[in-house]
Amino acid sequence: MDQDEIRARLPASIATRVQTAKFKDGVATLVLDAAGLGASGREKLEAAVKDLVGGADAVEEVRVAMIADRAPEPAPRRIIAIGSGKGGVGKSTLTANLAVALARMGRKVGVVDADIYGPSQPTILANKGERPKAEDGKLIPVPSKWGVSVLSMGHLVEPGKAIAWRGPMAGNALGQLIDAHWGDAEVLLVDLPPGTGDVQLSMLQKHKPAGAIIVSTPQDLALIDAQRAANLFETGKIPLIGLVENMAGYACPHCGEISDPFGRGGVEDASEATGIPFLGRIPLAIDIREDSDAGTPTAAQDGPQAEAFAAIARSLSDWLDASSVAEAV
Ligand SMILES: Nc1ncnc2c1ncn2[C@@H]1O[C@H](COP(=O)(O)OP(=O)(O)OP(=O)(O)O)[C@@H](O)[C@H]1O
Repeated sequence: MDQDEIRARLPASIATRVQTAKFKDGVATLVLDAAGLGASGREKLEAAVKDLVGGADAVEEVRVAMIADRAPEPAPRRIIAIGSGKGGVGKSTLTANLAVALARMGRKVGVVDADIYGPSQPTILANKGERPKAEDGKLIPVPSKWGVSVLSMGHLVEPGKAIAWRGPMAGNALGQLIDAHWGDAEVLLVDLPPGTGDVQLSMLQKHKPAGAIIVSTPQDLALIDAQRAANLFETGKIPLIGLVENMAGYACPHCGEISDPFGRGGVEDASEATGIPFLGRIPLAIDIREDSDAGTPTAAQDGPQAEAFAAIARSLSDWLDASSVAEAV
C-alpha cells in the first residue's frame, strides 16, 4: 500500500489534510493538518481516518498525528546512541555514514563523537583540526561539507590526551558536546566509545537517548560483546532500534570472489534469537576504509555501498517517524 492508495480511501475534504502517509509492516502512519479544528473536530477527524484507512485488508493498525494551525513547535531533538561491545567493529564508520545518508534524505542531523579514546569523526567528516567556538558558555558545532555538524572530543583535546581521563571527566566532556548549540538538528547521532564503561553509563543516565543501534561484525566473540552492549541499553530502558552487521562479505577487488573473513549472517541470527530488529549489513570493502580516511564518506557518493548505508538510514528514519507519531497520538 502506498501514499496514494491511502489517500484514495479518504474523501477529498480529509485527503487534503494529509501531510504525509506511510505504510509499513501493517501499520499506516498519517500526519494530518488539523488547522481550524477544535478538540471535537480533531477527534472526529481522527476517528474517520482510522475507520476509513483501517478498513483496508492490509492495514492492521492506523496511527494518526495532528499538526496544529499555530506555528509548528520545533521537533524535540532526539539522541540516537550508536554502540558496540568491542572496538574496531565500525561504529564510527556507521555513525558518520548514517548521518550523511540521513542528511541526504533531508533530515537535520548532528554527530557527537563521544569516543574519547579514538575520536575519528573529524577525519571521516573532514573537519579535523578545526576548533569549535563557544557562545553563552555553550559550544557551537563544527560544520562539515557533508551537511552534518559535528562535535568531537577530537575537536577539544590533542590526540591521545584524553586517554587518562576518568569517568566523571569523560562524562562532563560528553555533556558539553551534547548540550551545545545544535540549532535545528532534530537528531543527534552519538558515536559512543566501545564497551560498557563509565561514559556509556553517564550517557544513559544524563542524556537519555531515544534509541540505540548496535554494531557488530559477524564473529561470535564480537556478537557476545554486542549482546553485552544490548543488555546495558536494556537495563537503562533505552529502546533498541536494531543491530547492524558490519564487515560482512569481502569482495576481492581483483577477482570479485566473495569471501567471509568474519563469518556470515551471525548478526542476523543473533537478531532472530534476541528479537532485536536486524537493520542491515555493510560489506567489508576497501573503498569504505579509504573513503573514511580521505574524509569523503561513502554515503555521500553513489553505488552499492552508499546504498547499503542509505537502506539502514531509511530504517532509522522510519523508526524516528513511528516513534514521534506514537508520542504525539
Ligand atoms: N565495512 C568496512 N569495510 C572496510 N573497512 C571498514 C569497514 N568498517 C570500518 N572499517 C575500517 O575499520 C577500522 C575501524 O572502524 P571504526 O573506526 O569505524 O570502528 P569503531 O568501532 O568506531 O572503532 P573504535 O574502537 O576505534 O571506536 C577503520 O579503519 C575503518 O575505516
